[in-house]
Amino acid sequence: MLRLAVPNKGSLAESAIDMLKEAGYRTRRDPKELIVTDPDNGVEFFYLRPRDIAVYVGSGTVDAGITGRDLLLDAGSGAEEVMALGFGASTFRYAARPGEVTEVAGISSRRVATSYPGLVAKHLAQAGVQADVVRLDGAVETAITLGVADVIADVVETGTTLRAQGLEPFGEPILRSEAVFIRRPGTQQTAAVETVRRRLVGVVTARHYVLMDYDCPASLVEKACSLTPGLESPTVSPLQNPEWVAVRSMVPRSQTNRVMDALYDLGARAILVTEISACRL
Ligand SMILES: Nc1ncnc2c1ncn2[C@@H]1O[C@H](COP(=O)(O)OP(=O)(O)OP(=O)(O)O)[C@@H](O)[C@H]1O
Ligand SMILES: O=P(O)(O)OC[C@H]1O[C@H](OP(=O)(O)OP(=O)(O)O)[C@H](O)[C@@H]1O
Ligand SMILES: [Mg+2]
Repeated sequence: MLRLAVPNKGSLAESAIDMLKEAGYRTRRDPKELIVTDPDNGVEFFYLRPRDIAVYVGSGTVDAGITGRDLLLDAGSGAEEVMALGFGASTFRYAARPGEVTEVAGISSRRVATSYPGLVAKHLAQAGVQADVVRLDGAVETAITLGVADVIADVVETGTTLRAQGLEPFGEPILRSEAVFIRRPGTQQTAAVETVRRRLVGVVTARHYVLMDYDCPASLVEKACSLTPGLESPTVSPLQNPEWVAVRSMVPRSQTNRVMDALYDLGARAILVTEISACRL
């Protein structure tokens, strides 16, 4: 049976569980449930902390899992990213009191507090900066107020926590992170992991695209299709009236209204948009 790790708590847990449910897997009914067996799909789910998931997948204790890209890189466990999942987006950044440190080179000989010491040490080494990395479990922003660090490196989503502590980010983000599906290279379960990946691609695609149908004068079909090129190629079907055709195509959800306006202006009519509830590409 495939062993798959799922975040049990924190920012990624709810969305990860929703995504697995949408992909047709059994999920926990109670937050206290730590192991869920799904015999129909041949998967055993282990609900673990996302930080530990990167380590467990790297060591082969579990075959694959969902965690954050930042946690994966921090663990440096040898697990590899298979695909991004489109939720849990954040940046990972340095911050300090305004004007105190304004560029990465300025961190030299200072103290940097973080819960991601592996990631920060690697970044500082690449930048050729020598600094003391102070490892903390959380509430990293307070380390400067408490006088145990001059700089912090932490997850920034809205920036509210930094602002509340009177801190400002500086330098380019160290990393843009989001939830990722990871696996151990060389796992015995390659085919089973691939099935999970395809299902997750199906969910991400169904969320990202809508299905658009419209009727259009046959003479305009080339122009219309260039507005709705779809993933491979739009389906063009004849209508009873030989001067018109029906077109069906996948359109990025974010562009739905812009594309409908452009199609209407071109002369297309009966433009219908439908949700995709599942797909396999
Ligand atoms: N606002 C956020 N705060 C923290 N982590 C976030 C946020 N948004 C996304 N993430 C991602 O969630 C992962 C961290 O999850 P984790 O469960 O370890 O910590 P957490 O969400 O801070 O929860 P807790 O503080 O309860 O431990 C990282 O990959 C991080 O990039
Ligand atoms: O940019 P923001 O939207 O403010 O989000 C980022 C903050 O949220 C997380 O902290 P969390 O609340 O998880 O506390 P922790 O530091 O104790 O983990 C993270 O460590 C940052 O502090
Ligand atoms: Mg946290």
